[in-house]
Amino acid sequence: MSDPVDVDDDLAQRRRAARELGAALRELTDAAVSTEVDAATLTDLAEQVRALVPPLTAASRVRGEPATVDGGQRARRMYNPASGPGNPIAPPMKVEIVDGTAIGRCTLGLAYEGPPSYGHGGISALLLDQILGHAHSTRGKHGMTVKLALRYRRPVPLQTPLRIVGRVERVDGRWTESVATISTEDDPDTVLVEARGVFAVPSAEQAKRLFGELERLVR
Ligand SMILES: CCCCCCCCCCCC(=O)SCCNC(=O)CCNC(=O)[C@H](O)C(C)(C)COP(=O)(O)OP(=O)(O)OC[C@H]1O[C@@H](n2cnc3c(N)ncnc32)[C@H](O)[C@@H]1OP(=O)(O)O
Repeated sequence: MSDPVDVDDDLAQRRRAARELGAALRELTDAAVSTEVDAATLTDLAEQVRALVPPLTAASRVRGEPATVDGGQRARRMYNPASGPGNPIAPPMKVEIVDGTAIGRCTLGLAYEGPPSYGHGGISALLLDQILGHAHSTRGKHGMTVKLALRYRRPVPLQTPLRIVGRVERVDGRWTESVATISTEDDPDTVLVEARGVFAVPSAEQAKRLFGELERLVR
């Protein structure tokens, strides 16, 4: 049996590698949506990229199986689509909790474009949902979004450092109601998008029904 220190080292190494692959794929995605090279080059590259799939799927998981990088003493969500460093579709938003307020930071590249040169509204919703989730979690247990209302006040500029802030306004048993905003780092007082969300911690019975064995990851 391995020594726990070795297990931790293996996990840390695996997380570093997953983070590196996520970053490399993010660079590739950014290049793929910004490129203006000719069609023959695109076709050739598509073939090269497809050749990368088999080595990855040589060992893979399916729905209902936890990612090994998420295990260990301190559970992580390395592949979360908003904040997971290992997930190339995540910007990724870096989140910290300061005095009970969740603060996220990220910069959106051209892959997230909606109106020309601005972020897609669905991506703003993703970031706000995630930050509201972190705000909810400051009260103890993780929750699920039950209601999410958005007001898009101004477009969100791409390639510009963003600040996403969420805090709980009201707690009622396993429910919380929270507010969140997106602004630019340079002008934090000008709200671009604001959100109000209701989150609920599933009851023990609901959690068992929805997540089965994975329930421990959402507790
Ligand atoms: C460090 C890592 C961090 C990690 C942080 C992780 C962050 C993750 C952030 C992403 C979060 C997600 O995307 S979660 C994924 C998206 N969400 C979901 O899939 C959730 C789907 N919904 C559900 O499965 C269910 O609603 C449950 C299990 C959550 C709750 O079910 P329930 O207990 O039966 O409640 P339900 O019938 O749905 O709702 C009853 C009604 O009463 C309202 N309601 C009842 N009590 C209250 C109350 N005290 N305050 C407000 N509202 C209330 C409800 O809004 C709703 O309104 P009304 O219906 O009468 O109007």
